[in-house]
Amino acid sequence: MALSCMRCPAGAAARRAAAPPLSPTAAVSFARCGFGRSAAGGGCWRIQAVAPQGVKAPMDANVKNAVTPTTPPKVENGSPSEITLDEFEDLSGLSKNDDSTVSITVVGASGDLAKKKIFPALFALYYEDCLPKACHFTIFGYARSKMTDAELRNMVSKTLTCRIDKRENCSEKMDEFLKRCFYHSGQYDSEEHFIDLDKKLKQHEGSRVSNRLFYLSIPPNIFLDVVKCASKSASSVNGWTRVIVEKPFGRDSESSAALTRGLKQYLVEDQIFRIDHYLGKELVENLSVLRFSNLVFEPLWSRQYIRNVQLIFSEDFGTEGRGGYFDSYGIIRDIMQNHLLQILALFAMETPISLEAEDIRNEKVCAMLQQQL
Ligand SMILES: NC(=O)C1=CN([C@@H]2O[C@H](COP(=O)(O)OP(=O)(O)OC[C@H]3O[C@@H](n4cnc5c(N)ncnc54)[C@H](OP(=O)(O)O)[C@@H]3O)[C@@H](O)[C@H]2O)C=CC1
Ligand SMILES: O=C1O[C@H](COP(=O)(O)O)[C@@H](O)[C@H](O)[C@H]1O
Repeated sequence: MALSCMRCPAGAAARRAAAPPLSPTAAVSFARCGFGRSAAGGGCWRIQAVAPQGVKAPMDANVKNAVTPTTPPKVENGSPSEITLDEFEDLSGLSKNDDSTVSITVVGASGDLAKKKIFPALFALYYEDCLPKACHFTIFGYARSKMTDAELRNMVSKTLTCRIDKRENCSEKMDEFLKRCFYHSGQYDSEEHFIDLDKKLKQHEGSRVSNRLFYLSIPPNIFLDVVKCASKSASSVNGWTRVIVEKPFGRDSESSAALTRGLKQYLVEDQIFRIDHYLGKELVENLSVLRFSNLVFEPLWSRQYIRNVQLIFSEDFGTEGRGGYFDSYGIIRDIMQNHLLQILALFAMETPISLEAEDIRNEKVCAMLQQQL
C-alpha cells in the first residue's frame, strides 16, 4: 500500500522534536497465539509492537518526560468518532427539516451481516433519535431473494434488540421502525431493477429533498455492478447520494486501488464511506478518550514509558461457516490489516489537530509510516 504522510500537525512535530533521537522505528510483529476454547479454529491473533532498542521503560530510572503536553482534542459526548459531528447531524438533523428525507438501501439484505449487524444498528440509531422522524426516513432491503415487505420485517425483527440503556418503549419503537422497512427484489447488475427501486423510493420521498445511502452488504466482486446501477438509475436527483462499502476493500494493494478506481468511475471520494466496524466498538472509541483527554495517561503515552504493546484478537468459537472464505481470502486479510491495524494506528498515532476524519486519517498514516513490519 502506498502511504504518504499528508500533514503532521505542529503539535505532533513538536513532540517528535522534543523526544530523544529516534532509533528508526517501532517493530511490529504478528503471531498466532494459543487456541481458544474451540479446537476448530477459534483462538487469537496478536500484534506485538516493541519499542525501539535502548528505550527505557517506565520503571527505568532517570527517564525525563520529554513529551510536550498538547491540548486534548474536542470530544463530543465523551465519544470521539471518525464521523464528524457535522456529518452525524446530517442524518439526525434531517428530522428538523420537513423538506428532506433520507432513504437507506441495504444491498444484500438477505445476508448474514445485514441481519446480524446492519438492521440492529439502524434500529439503535432510530431508537436514539439519530434518524429523522418516522415519515422522513425509509429503509429498503435489496437482494435477489424473493421476499415480501412482511417477510423482511419478520426476518429483521428476530435480530433487533433493545440494547440501549433506557429500554423505554422499546417494542413500540421496534414497531415504528419496522413499518419504515421495505423490500425490493432485484439483480445486482440490472439497471432496470434499480429503476424500479428508484420508483419505490420516490413514492416514499414524495416531493421532498431526497438523500440516499446505499449500504453494500454483499460480496466484493459485485460492488461495482451495484454502484454502477445505483448511481445511474437510483441516485438522488436533488440531495446527496452516499455509498457505504464493507470490507474487504480488495485482497492486496493493487486490487484495493483497482476497486477505488472502479468506484470513482461513478462516485467522488466524498460519497464513499469505507466502514471498519471495529472503530465503532466502545473499547476502541474509548481509546481516544483515554489517550487524549486523560491527564494521567496522556503524558505517559510514549515510547519512553511503554516498552511493549500487544493487541490480541480472540474469538471463542471456530470458523463457523467461514472456512471457504478463510481458505480463499485468508484470516489475516479478514481482521489483521484492517481491524487490528486500525487499533494499532489509533494507539500509536500522535494527537490529531481535530477529530475530523481527515485529521485522524492523516495521523494514522504518519503512525503507520513509522512501523516496520
Ligand atoms: N458477516 C459478517 O459478519 C461480516 C461481513 N463482512 C462483509 O460484508 C459483506 C456481506 O457479508 P455477508 O452478509 O456475510 O455475506 P453473504 O454471503 O451473506 O452475502 C450477502 C448477500 O449477498 C448475496 N450474495 C451472496 N453471494 C453472492 C454471489 N456470489 N453473487 C451474488 N450475490 C451474492 C446474497 O443475497 P441474494 O442471494 O438474496 O441476492 C446474500 O444474502 C461481505 O463483503 C463480507 O465480506 C464484513 C464484516 C463482517
Ligand atoms: O469483520 C469481521 O469481524 C468479526 C469480529 O467482529 P465482532 O464485532 O463480531 O467481534 C470476525 O468474526 C469476522 O470474521 C470478520 O469478518
